[in-house]
Amino acid sequence: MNAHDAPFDTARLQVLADDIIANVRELALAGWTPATSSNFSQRLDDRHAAITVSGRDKGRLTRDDIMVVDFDGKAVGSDHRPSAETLLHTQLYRRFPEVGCVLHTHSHNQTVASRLYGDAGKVHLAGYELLKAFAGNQTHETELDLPVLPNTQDMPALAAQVEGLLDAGPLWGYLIDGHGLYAWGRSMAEARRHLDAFEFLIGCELDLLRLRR
Ligand SMILES: CSCCC(=O)C(=O)COP(=O)(O)O
Ligand SMILES: [Zn+2]
Repeated sequence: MNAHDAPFDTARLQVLADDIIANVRELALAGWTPATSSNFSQRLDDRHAAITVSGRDKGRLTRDDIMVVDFDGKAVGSDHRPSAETLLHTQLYRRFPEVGCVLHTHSHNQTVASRLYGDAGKVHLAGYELLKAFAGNQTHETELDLPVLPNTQDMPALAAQVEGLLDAGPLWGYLIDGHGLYAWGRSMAEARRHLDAFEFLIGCELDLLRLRR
């Protein structure tokens, strides 16, 4: 598809793709995207998102590894297969016009915590100065529950569970049991801040559990 035929802004796609590539390289270097896991997207416009192609090594992304989907998760102008978890991205863009970026990683801490707290269904985060990192939180006295959903390969079923969480109140992320973390924000910078904050706070909770044993 050439730029004239495309139903989206191809120049903006390249800018977003380069932004995803640069940010994901850092996340991969941190060890948060093992074995081709994880997926990443940014809102392109009010009907389309730029998202990683399924199965690619996320530490070595090039422009060919970023494609366009509509908010039903269907590929637009590409023969590549979008991320297997595309629906978990597009449901956020469809529902929240302010969401600009969705990041999904499989760090060691995220995966261990999702297993430890899967039965409880949440990780309770309280008493941390870093809770101020979440948009809308003015004070460290804020408490936050990071939900943990059961894992399934049935993406529409998983997306339906997420809808239930979103109905319950404001949220910037959730864990999936034995799988990893989803975090999002209005921009790449905000989504990165939320992702980093969740990773740091989850790591603190895991260390406290070990030290208190
Ligand atoms: C090898 S990881 C299993 C799939 C997964 O959880 C993931 O995040 C990557 O899937 P994608 O289709 O986006 O590459
Ligand atoms: Zn995953």
